[in-house]
Amino acid sequence: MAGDKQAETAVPAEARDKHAQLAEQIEEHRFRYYVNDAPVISDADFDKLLRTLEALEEEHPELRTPDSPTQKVAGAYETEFTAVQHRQRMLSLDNAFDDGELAAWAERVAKEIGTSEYHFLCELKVDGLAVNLTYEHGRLTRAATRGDGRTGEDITPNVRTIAEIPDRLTGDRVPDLVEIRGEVYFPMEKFEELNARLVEAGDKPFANPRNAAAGSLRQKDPRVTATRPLHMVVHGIGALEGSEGLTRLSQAYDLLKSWGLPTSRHNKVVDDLDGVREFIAHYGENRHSVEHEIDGVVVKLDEIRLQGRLGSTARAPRWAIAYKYAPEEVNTKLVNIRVGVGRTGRVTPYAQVEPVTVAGSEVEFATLHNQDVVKLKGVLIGDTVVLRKAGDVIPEILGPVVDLRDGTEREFVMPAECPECGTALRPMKEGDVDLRCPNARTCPAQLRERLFYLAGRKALDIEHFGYVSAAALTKPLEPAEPALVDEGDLFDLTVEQLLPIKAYVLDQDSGLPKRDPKTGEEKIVTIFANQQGEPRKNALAMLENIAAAKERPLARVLTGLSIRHVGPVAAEALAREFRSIDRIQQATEEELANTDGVGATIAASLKEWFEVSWHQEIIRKWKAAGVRMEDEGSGEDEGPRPLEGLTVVVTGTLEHHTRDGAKEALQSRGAKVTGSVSKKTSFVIVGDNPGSKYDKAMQLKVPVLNEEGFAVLLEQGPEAAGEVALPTEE
Ligand SMILES: NC(=O)c1ccc[n+]([C@@H]2O[C@H](COP(=O)([O-])OP(=O)(O)OC[C@H]3O[C@@H](n4cnc5c(N)ncnc54)[C@H](O)[C@@H]3O)[C@@H](O)[C@H]2O)c1
Ligand SMILES: [Zn+2]
Repeated sequence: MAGDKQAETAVPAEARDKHAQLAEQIEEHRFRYYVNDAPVISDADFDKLLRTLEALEEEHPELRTPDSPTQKVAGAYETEFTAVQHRQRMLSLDNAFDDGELAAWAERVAKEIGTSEYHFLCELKVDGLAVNLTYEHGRLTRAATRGDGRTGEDITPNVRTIAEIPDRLTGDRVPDLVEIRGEVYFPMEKFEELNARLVEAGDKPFANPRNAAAGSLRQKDPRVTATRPLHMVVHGIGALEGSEGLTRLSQAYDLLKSWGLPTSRHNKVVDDLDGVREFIAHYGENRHSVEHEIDGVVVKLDEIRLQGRLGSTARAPRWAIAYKYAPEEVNTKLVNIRVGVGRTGRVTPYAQVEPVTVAGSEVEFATLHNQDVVKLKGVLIGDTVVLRKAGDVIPEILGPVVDLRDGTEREFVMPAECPECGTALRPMKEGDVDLRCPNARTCPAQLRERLFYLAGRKALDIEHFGYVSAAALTKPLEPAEPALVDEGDLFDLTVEQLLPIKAYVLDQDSGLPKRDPKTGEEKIVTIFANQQGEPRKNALAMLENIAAAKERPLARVLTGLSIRHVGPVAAEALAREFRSIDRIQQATEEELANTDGVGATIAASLKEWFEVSWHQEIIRKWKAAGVRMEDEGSGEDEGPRPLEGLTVVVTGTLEHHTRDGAKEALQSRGAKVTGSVSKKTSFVIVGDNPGSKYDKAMQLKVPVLNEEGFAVLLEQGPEAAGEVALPTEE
């Protein structure tokens, strides 16, 4: 055989050394992972090491001895737990990292079983740790970790604390003996809380939820395990005695479920590889809609008889494969913790890490929320940390890799002064965790963020006015004085003011200057002028767009003022009711609070805002510059408002209108649109699938209009609509 022939040629010493070195590294990482529950490298990096070893053995098959790390199930270690034998071996799984590897596996399966009568069972690969539960005559008699697949650790008292795991199997066909295999996991959303508790007690935090699951289950004192929110998903059967033959694994799961075991809701039997691909694609997209973390999909041959025909290697079954998704967790170095100042002056720490690629994008910053979070996560500056980027969510730091500390790490200290303007920070209210920079008006960071928001989509929507411009206008390197002291001067900007401005090109994520990729130096440019000192096209376009923004509707202007709690929705409500900034300013707090969609908090915040003199100045300057701060329909020249005085509720899906479109059509004719039906409601417009508002209208005998009735209301007014209202009697 080919292998024998190669065996005669000696393996070069170099390859042998490399193999020994890699094997030792892998064994060390396995020990840290399985015994200490505290790995120091990411799973992806570990998998790479193992793959490298496999590749080396592919090249020199003599190196593939039975004791090679590629040939065994990891986990034969002396620990403080009693060793117990599994009745049937617990195996690992072979991996596929792309579609090609998956297809190669499927091809091998097809070739070896010699029939086309088979199905694939797709399961989620639960990111936790494997356990083996032994039930004798329906009673849980033993629970063990996987160990090396033959011998595991006895964790029976710990497993008994998991509510989901039944002490007794109930129902039909409970066998004399059965080994149930499954995965115990720790929910991501409870993880932060656990680490906070550990750090407060002076204990070591976990690096990620998988380690937390393993560490929680492998406690000497099961009372500690009992305080941890552990869950389990069943994903296999070992030894089985005294039950008639099962033909399909999927059916076996149904049986396990009927006995009270926690099986997965996500399993799916498919006919062919395309079905498998669909399943993989689906959960790749919906990875975070599942109740537990997943790191891939496990594809199994569903026919138990055929599983037997394929058999297993020393390490893994041939009838199953684990398709791994791109890792969402990586290890990197926490270089620094900086603080950023937001639009409202809130000062929040954020992490700067050594840039790493995760989930397809390069990450250099992660949120840390506030100084308490930094403390409770237990991370120190200089730590290796586990960074997670899940889907579109902002990257976060899960926890530190404590075992890699060398003593040079230091604790983060929240600065006492604003990093951008030097003003002493303080909580807004007593007892607030969040600190703020009280220099709202001229703090360059706050002003920059306000301007950026003001020019943004939700507010004045000024094109060519981005983050870099906002920064250049508020914190230039030259000239000494910024072009804008606050946003009051925005509409008076001139091209002469713009030309001399030199500034850093600021990165929006971090608020830090971008660097030249070649020289590594911070980029400084004349933002608005070209090399000849002439205005850049973008600068002129920006000024034009600023001028055009004077005509924006009141709601957008209001949004752009960055009044606390007044976002686009509240601004719409205010504009609808009051129609001019003056009337909003003159309104009493009560009038404001009684406006639909406004309420007491917003009313108080508005009153507070208008009292500040530099805020009043903004309004005065904007008006003087010609910003239209009222909507049509206010004052004398009001258009026709045939639905004035009506209160209307819209519910269900309309065919010819979006919800917003319907609202606008009503409001532009003077009707008030509210969200709940009361006796005062004039009409309820119902589309398809209306829900409880429709029932309420029927109950209160409020006239109900279908889509045709709605058209009548818009075109012919309330009287005509009243005649086509649906009967309210049941
Ligand atoms: N970071 C480190 O230092 C380090 C060290 C050792 C191992 N590891 C990680 O541990 C894992 C290796 O462990 P492994 O050998 O158990 O391989 P594996 O995790 O890739 O696959 C086997 C395991 O998958 C689990 N599993 C989850 N859902 C399943 C399902 N639906 N059906 C069947 N099994 C399911 C079972 O517990 C099974 O034992 C890898 O992710 C590896 O990166 C990391
Ligand atoms: Zn400041």
